[in-house]
Amino acid sequence: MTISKKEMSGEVDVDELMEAMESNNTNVDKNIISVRPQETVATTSDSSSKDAYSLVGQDLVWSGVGLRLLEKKNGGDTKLHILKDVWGKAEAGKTTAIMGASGAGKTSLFQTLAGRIPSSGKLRSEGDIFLGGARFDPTQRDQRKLIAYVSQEDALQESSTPREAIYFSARLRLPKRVSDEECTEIVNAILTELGLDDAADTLIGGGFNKGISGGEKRRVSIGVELVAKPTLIFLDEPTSGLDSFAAAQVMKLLSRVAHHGSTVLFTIHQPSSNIFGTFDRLILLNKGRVMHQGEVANLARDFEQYGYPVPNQYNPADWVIDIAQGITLEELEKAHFFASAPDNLLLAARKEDAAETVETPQDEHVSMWTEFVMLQNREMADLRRNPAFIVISIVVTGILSLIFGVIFFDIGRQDRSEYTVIQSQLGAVVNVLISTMMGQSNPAMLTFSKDRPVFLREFSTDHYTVIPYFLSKLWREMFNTLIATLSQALVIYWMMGFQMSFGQLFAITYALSLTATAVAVMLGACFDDVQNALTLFTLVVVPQFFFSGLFIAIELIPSWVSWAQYVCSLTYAARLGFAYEFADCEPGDAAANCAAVLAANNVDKDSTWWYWLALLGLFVMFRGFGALILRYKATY
Ligand SMILES: Nc1ncnc2c1ncn2[C@@H]1O[C@H](COP(=O)(O)OP(=O)(O)OP(=O)(O)O)[C@@H](O)[C@H]1O
Repeated sequence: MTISKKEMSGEVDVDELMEAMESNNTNVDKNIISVRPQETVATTSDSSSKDAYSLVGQDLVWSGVGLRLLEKKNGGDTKLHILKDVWGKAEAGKTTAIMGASGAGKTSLFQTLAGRIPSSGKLRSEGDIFLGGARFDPTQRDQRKLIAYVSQEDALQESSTPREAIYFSARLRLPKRVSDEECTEIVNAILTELGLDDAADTLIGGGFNKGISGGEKRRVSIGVELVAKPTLIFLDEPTSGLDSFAAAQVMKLLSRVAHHGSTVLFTIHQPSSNIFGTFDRLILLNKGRVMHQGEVANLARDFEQYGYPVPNQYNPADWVIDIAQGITLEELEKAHFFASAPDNLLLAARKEDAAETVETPQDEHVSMWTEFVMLQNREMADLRRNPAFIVISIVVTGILSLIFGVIFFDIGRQDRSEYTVIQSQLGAVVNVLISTMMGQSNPAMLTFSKDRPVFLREFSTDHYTVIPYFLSKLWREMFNTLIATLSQALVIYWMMGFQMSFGQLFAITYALSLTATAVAVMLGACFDDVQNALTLFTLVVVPQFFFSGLFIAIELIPSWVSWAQYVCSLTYAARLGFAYEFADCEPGDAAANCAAVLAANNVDKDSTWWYWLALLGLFVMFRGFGALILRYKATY
């Protein structure tokens, strides 16, 4: 495709541009979006599921929508109205933009309509929403399935290609009865519709891995939602972070999608005039209220009637925001902005023959096993495509282990009758355990923080359930941890001359690293920002060092804090290490020193199975909490 100077300079005429794109891309079938799940499904489905799918492309109408923030100030309750009596509609077959100055309430309205603000805690939402003539409650998980939600950040699996990402979404979200071949056909059609044929098999990439462009990523994000044939498509700032060319492509795509029958609603901040010209409808918010609403084609006429005609050569999008920001509320009201909702808005929206509340498709979802297999395949592909992670882990662990090996060289084989030797041997065991704990959990937390937004998006849009996700992640973490702990054990075991068996050393460090990783993932699940998780991790892990027996004998720790040893994985790993390492000592002073170490750390040589059980219990508990937290987070 050739790009004119005009386009290069950013003065892109969208229609011209898209015509150029389409004439250059002869493969584009303008009707291809009609080859979508609904139709494919309909060929093999019964009439009841056809009805369910006939929800596609329905008008969304809302009235009296409010959002209040309840705060306690000066001893009393105060209410801040973030949104007040907001009304509007997003029509099927049209794109509707929500605009407003910063703080006008765009995101609040958008998220309220998308059911992403729970009416609990400090925020209270209210209002009536109708979809296709029936009452719609987007906070209900099953009703929210009808909404495709494309967030500002592209939460995509970096090691997948656009084709794989869209297929993943198709296979897991389309009904079970849609065959794999049909899924592939749908994916191919969507890739063409998105103009992604050329980039279909390039890695999405991110971070240090260069992949497809930002505009292509945004189109993939839209594609993974389109594939589920949603009734409503919600996009939060779909053009943010894109250059004018990519932004124009995305907007034109949304217009095409809407004109094929879908209901497209999005927030947007300061669009250029040519992008603004692609919108069908505009909802202009000001201080949480609807200042103006109507067809974009009539905007010049409407603003002239208000007494604020759009000046020539002025970007109408800038003009409406300038008016909203620059004129006082009183004057705007006098000019007849802020009209109330038409009396018959909801009455007109309510259809006689529609069900009382929106009915959602009851199609059978693919099995948990399919979910697991799909997730597993994605993990395997990630492993194949990111060998650097494993290589770096082996090299770093190997070097660190060599340093320990050199410092504690042969320590385990030395005479234990010496107090300094037994103290150093204890230090060697604890040092290896602490390094195992820290070494494995930090990378796991960082990896998880990258995966977390992908999970939240996919789980909240019904790709899979928590259990298959956690099992596939567990498998991957077990593999990464296995490689790292094995390399560590191979280097240090003979260098440091441990007296326990190689298998025992490996098993203890492996179990400890899995438990520490479970804690890291649990904390990672709690926070959006990995920095917070890392800070809390330090707070959770460092105090455990005091229960390792190295810094202070456990029996000397004050009893009112010593209970904490029972929830520390390091305690049990250290006890196992001491039990195996100091079990058989030469009679005499050596045996006495060994017995003293065991006694000071409450180690019972005959109860090692208890310690294993405790480690397993902690692992299961932290994993379980992690899954529950993630599930909760993904609910909104
Ligand atoms: N959870 C909350 N707690 C306190 N104030 C909130 C909350 N959510 C929104 N607000 C306030 O409500 C107002 C509207 O916020 P909102 O994020 O919806 O605006 P916006 O139009 O999307 O702004 P921007 O374009 O800057 O993102 C702002 O003044 C914001 O500070």
